[in-house]
Amino acid sequence: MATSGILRAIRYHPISSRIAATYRSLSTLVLAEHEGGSIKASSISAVEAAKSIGNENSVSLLLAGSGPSLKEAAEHAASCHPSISQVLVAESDNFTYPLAEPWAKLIHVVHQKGDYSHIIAASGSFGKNIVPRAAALLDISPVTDVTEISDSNIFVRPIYAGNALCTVRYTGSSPCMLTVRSTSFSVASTSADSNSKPASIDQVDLSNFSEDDAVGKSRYIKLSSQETERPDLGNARVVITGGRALKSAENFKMIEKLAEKLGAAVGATRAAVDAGYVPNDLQVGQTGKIVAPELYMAFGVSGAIQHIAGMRDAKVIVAVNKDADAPIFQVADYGLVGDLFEVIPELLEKLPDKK
Ligand SMILES: Cc1cc2nc3c(=O)[nH]c(=O)nc-3n(C[C@H](O)[C@H](O)[C@H](O)COP(=O)(O)OP(=O)(O)OC[C@H]3O[C@@H](n4cnc5c(N)ncnc54)[C@H](O)[C@@H]3O)c2cc1C
Repeated sequence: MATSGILRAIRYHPISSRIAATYRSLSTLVLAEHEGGSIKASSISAVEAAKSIGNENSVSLLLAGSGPSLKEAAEHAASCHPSISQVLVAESDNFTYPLAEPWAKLIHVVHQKGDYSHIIAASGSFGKNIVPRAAALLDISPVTDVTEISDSNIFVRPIYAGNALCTVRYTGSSPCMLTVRSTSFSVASTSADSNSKPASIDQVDLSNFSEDDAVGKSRYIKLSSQETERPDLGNARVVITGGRALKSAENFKMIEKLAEKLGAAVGATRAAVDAGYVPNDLQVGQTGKIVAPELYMAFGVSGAIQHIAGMRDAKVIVAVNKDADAPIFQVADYGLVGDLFEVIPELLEKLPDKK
């Protein structure tokens, strides 16, 4: 039963006596997030996941927002992935910020018209915020954190902090709602075929959408984000992570300098975040970001199960820890038993500056 050291379990979801959903035809609505006039890479991965549901699947992308950047994002959406046949645009001040209440209602309205077999979002903070509320409105149970799609209603998802993979069959009624891990559905850079015709762009009819629908218990206050030229943690090719052993925010700057040299994103353990060395959007792990870079370098990270859950899919893992028995060495491809306060300065000295 073991697969690459990971237990694979079979479980039926949600209740085996219910009749398995049978789809007349496959049609998927992908909930897309956009920023600065572009569709986010994680949402394009959700389209890639939609593609693997079936060959005859027709894929629509739902965008919401207001202002000129929405129009730009719609144009980007129409040509960002050849599997998209239609872009649905909901333009209203109610969607200026991606709050769960108006979005959930929007999904309900759009599904009533489109009668989709599947609704998919990437498993980031956007999808995790909106999908449960939309699923409740549609009276269905979503399947979350999907890493593999075997069939239109059979999915693989990690459980026990990634220590077991569970194959679930969705037996609820339509639509089948999923959040998918974008690192498991990476899009080849050539995927947006320049010869393919752009998808049609249609406005969503919001005449049934009342002001009351937009008002919920949450209010948008502000967005706090760091201006950085470093790559996005979720999609970076190289990630340099520091743990509690860095001891202070000042010392953590060594990790940032190393990341700069390597053109890498910076990650952190929860212990480093809780100690205030870095903001929590850098946390990697079960309750942080899931990453799958080509190279993951961990400095002073013990390798707790909750941290491993967020980086175990990295192609090459390098660990530096002064404790030879640290669990991180069990998943590392290359390990160095040493003091990070000696190793990092040496690396900074010997590595060439990024061109
Ligand atoms: C529900 C739950 C969810 C969680 N989610 C997450 C999550 O998403 N992400 C996450 O990271 N954690 C998460 N945690 C916390 C997790 O259990 C660990 O506590 C955390 O990952 C430990 O962080 P750390 O490795 O930085 O610190 P420590 O466990 O304190 O390890 C520090 C390591 O640094 C080494 N070290 C010390 N000094 C040096 C030095 N000078 N040079 C080299 N090595 C040195 C030590 O040998 C040690 O191995 C979660 C915990 C719970 C209960």
